[in-house]
Amino acid sequence: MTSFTWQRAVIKVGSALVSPDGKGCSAEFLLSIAKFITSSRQQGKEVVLVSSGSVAAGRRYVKTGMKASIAEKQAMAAIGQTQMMANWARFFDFPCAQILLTSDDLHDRKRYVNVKNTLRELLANGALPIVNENDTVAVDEIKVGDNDNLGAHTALVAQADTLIICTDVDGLFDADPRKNPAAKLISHVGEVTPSIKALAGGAGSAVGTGGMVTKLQAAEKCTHSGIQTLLVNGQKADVFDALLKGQCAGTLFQAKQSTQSARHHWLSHSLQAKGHVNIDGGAFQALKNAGASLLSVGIVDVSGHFFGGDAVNILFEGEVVAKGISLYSSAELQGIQGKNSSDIEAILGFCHGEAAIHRDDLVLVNKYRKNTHD
Ligand SMILES: Nc1ncnc2c1ncn2[C@@H]1O[C@H](COP(=O)(O)OP(=O)(O)O)[C@@H](O)[C@H]1O
Ligand SMILES: N[C@@H](CCC(=O)OP(=O)(O)O)C(=O)O
Repeated sequence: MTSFTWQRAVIKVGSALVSPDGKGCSAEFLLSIAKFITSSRQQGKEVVLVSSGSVAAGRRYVKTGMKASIAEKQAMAAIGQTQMMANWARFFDFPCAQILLTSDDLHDRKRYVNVKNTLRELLANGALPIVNENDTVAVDEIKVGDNDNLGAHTALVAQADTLIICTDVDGLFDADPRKNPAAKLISHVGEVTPSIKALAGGAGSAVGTGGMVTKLQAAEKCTHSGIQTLLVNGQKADVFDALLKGQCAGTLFQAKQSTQSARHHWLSHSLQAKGHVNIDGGAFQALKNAGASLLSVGIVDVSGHFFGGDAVNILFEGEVVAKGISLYSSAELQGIQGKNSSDIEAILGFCHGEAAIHRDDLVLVNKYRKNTHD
């Protein structure tokens, strides 16, 4: 087992634990998780829960054909969400607080900061925040899509030091253990590399979403931001006895040291790019070596339809090298690409600023970031 220490954790609990038969809520596996949460809080630690299971918990109350429609699933989620919350609440003598999010809440800086402040307030007041995707209103365009990634976003916004993903297998194996009984558990992952990602298969049960693929995405997001990630079997009570003693019986994904500011975390991980800006070699060097702002003169091509204030990916020779918030819309950037900043006013009739993307609103991808180990 691998040792670890923590102070503030996000615990993500999958549908297979909340509703193992996919027909309603069950307490079978939640009792040990709830005990772990209560004991950890008694040790002075802070916990935010991300719980799946609303669709599975509401399934039996909604009549469907062979395959449920989106509206039927949303109805299941609406019914199941209250059942899932009640299922948790009965284990605790402190208040449970429901937080339902869509990706819009994470992409919009104001809403993101609101979520952050609310979480802080809830923790300060001794409540247990229980987060889920707002499945009842979320359509594909505004969905995070799975609760492993939602868990990672929650860990980032809650400024947690640890994400604990509780699932129905012992951790990450070198192959899907349901398909390959000889698969071996990997107890420690130093970095989520492409060869680690290649081990991931899909969901293991009818109620799960994303399988190991989304768990590794979550681990990658978190570890790059300095948040260690644990993947454990939530069906086994002794796993939680070990966790209380600081021992991980599953897989521990080691955190990288991160020097990113909270704003840069948000820019890198939560904000969705609405377009692409291709830059030339000179601009790339200036961004990479001098941490400079992106000037219009270095832009060679603009694609996508975006407004000023939207995030865009910045590409050099076809590779995404950075992400930033554009001061200008796609149409405006097309007008000023390759031109000097001093010409902006004459071309557009106004000038929002000399830079197309200011250095404060720009973050290089990990590979090019200086003074970080990530
Ligand atoms: N390399 C792997 N190691 C472990 N489990 C894997 C692997 N590849 C795929 N899986 C599957 O991932 C499943 C867990 O994901 P999922 O079904 O989405 O659960 P949850 O509801 O907890 O999110 C496991 O039951 C397992 O079958
Ligand atoms: N938001 C959905 C769960 C989505 C999800 O990712 O499920 P899971 O793979 O079981 O964690 C629900 O509450 O039913």
